[in-house]
Amino acid sequence: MIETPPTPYVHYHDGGIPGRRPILKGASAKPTFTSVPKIDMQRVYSPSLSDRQALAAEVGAACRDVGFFYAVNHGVDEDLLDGTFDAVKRYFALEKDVKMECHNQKTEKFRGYEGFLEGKLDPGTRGDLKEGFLMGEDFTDPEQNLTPLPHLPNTSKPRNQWPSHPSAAFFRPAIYAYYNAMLSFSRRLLQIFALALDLPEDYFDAITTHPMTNVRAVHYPPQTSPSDVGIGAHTDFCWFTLVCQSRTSFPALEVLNANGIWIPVHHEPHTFIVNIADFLKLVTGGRWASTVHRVRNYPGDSKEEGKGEERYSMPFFFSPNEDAKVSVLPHLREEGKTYEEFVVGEYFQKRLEVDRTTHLKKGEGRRRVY
Ligand SMILES: O=C(O)CCC(=O)C(=O)O
Ligand SMILES: [Fe+2]
Repeated sequence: MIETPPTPYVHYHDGGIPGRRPILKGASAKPTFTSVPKIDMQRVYSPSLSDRQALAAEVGAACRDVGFFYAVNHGVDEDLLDGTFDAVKRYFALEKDVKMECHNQKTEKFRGYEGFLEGKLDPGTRGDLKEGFLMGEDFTDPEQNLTPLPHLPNTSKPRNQWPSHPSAAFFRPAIYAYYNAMLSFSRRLLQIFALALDLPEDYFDAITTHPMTNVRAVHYPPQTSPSDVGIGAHTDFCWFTLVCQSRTSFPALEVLNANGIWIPVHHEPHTFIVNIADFLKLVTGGRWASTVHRVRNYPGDSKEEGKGEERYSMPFFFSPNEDAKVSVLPHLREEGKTYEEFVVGEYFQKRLEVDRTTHLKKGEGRRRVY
């Protein structure tokens, strides 16, 4: 009898829930992407609606077929991006005590500093080999120019934590310059997303007056073991994410295609990597892809040990107002089906809890915000 070899699978975790996908090769391979498309975003600023529509058609195809694309010519100042990376590198090089003053365990929304191996997206690993700093929407930080909203919980209290030590004084203004630039670009991108979904450009404006947003600055030291992971395979659970990554000579960020093959996302200077996340997949009735991705800062077997490079990245996560109610867009619904409505903030909390429970059950690792 001829024994059939076991199907090889690639494993990942989606919001703490384990998933696996067969690795398909040869005749069994499906049509899927083998690279991440590059889209010239300059038309986002064009006064001509037809230019913006043409851009939206490209963006829509990438969101459907890949869930990831490079945004080139996005208009965010390159010196600002370089300056933020410099500040992020300086921040992670600070004394441990200065970073621990803002440990994320001290806040409800896990804002602040996260230490090495404290995050654990893939329970099959010893933890994420990274340290990070998370900030986000905060109605009390004057840099955000927001007025506390009495009908929302805790908008008159700080949500962020900032280091108070003088050696870290450079960090907050640098992060805020980046945050505000990314927020402005995200609002434009959201209008392109609306066009790509055959909606009026301003369709999402009313639910994004005080959006849920985060910047996470991340430092991935070089891995010495291939079984480690910088961030375990996952999907993001906001609407969409923009990532700026520092240069490494080998691709550290990888995206999983439908055949279970990891597709590298090479460093492209000053570009953003845009990815659709779970909530936008949900709102589009699954038409857009929230694609599994991971980071492995491992130089590969071909390199001598110790030759790895430090990697830094600065994901910006975007979602609508925490009190917005959303569901599958009306024109994308199937007849006869009923659709649940979600409060954006509650959806987040639910996802957070799934993650937290999964990790705590294992008795190791901590929760993840996205
Ligand atoms: O560091 C990166 O390139 C991506 C990080 C990421 O996937 C995340 O924080 O959700
Ligand atoms: Fe991610």
